[in-house]
Amino acid sequence: MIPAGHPPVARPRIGVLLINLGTPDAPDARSVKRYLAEFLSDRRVVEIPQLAWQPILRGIILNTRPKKSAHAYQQVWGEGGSPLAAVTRAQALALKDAFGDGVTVDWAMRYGNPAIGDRLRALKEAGCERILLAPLYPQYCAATTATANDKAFAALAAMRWQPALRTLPPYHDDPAYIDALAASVAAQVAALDFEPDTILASFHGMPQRTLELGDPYHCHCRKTARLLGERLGRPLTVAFQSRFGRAKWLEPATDTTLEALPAQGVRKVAIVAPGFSADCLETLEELAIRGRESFVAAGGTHFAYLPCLNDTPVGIDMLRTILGRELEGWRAPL
Ligand SMILES: C=CC1=C(C)c2cc3[nH]c(cc4nc(cc5[nH]c(cc1n2)c(C)c5CCC(=O)O)C(CCC(=O)O)=C4C)c(C)c3C=C
Ligand SMILES: [Fe+2]
Ligand SMILES: [Fe+2]
Repeated sequence: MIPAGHPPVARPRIGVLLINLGTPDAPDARSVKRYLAEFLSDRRVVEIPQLAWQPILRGIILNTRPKKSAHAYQQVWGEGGSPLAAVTRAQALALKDAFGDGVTVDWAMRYGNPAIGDRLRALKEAGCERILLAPLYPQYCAATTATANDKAFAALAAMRWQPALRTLPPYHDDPAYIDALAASVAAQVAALDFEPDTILASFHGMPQRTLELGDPYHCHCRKTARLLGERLGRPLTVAFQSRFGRAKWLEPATDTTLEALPAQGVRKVAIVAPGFSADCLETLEELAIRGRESFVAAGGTHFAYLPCLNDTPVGIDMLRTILGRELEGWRAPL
């Protein structure tokens, strides 16, 4: 007999796939070489013709950089492996609890493991008919956000029966993100045994040409820094790190800024990296280790690196709000 009123409707299972950049499987030159070969062959990342680029990549870069980068990775590698992977895994676990039944949360890396295609297929096999792709980059950049989505779309291109997809938009000016950053920075600065003369917000850099070609990344970073400064009640010093290759990158550069600050009377600095949702090589080695060394060598007296939101309660609460919003309509009663 058919019951009166609306029959119960089975809710489709929802999948959430957290995506970050990628990292080597181990901190040795061989693993780093494999990872860099995949990463630096991505046309979204290095935007020069492959015919000109591949000989430079294969002939020079992949023969010199892996050893140097492996040494850097060794300094930050932990019990859970690469910090980027360990933190992303922890974020997925925490969000699983936050979303509760009906939502499966998994994680993947754009380069290396776990691969986006593998995890998407696993979500589908687990019964997820609707999947939110969440590249965890607050500021949109084709070299990060777009290439993560491209990789997922390529995996779907090989499926006869595709799940429905949504993608997480950039959240560089989302009040939930700015509030979470401000709460984290304020608490960490209050816990320092010195009062910083400035707070330096360091974002990952990219070629200046990419900005000129219309990528919104630079504007997104500037807006995040302005809103965060307003929320903290003090303007931030902004700089861009991790320059790669000989082309002009976004300026000012974090390393030269750190070297110049003491001569300008700024001897106590706290650094935050608002563009990174997880601590990684670029924050833990480049900022917290090498940044400190160059600042102190230039005459700085006090230096603090303030960790990212990672899987802290305030960070997870922010992700639950921002990702949860994208699930609306999928999770609402039918
Ligand atoms: C070659 C050009 C690069 C562009 C453009 C770029 C953009 C970009 N990257 C991130 C976030 C991360 N990058 C990380 C590492 C890393 N990035 C580049 C190069 C470019 N990045 C290289 C060569 C490396 C590898 C490390 C090294 O050999 O120095 C990481 C950390 C990875 C880890 O394992 O911890 C992150 C995260 C953003 C947000 C971005 C946008 C402009
Ligand atoms: Fe990078
Ligand atoms: Fe770097």
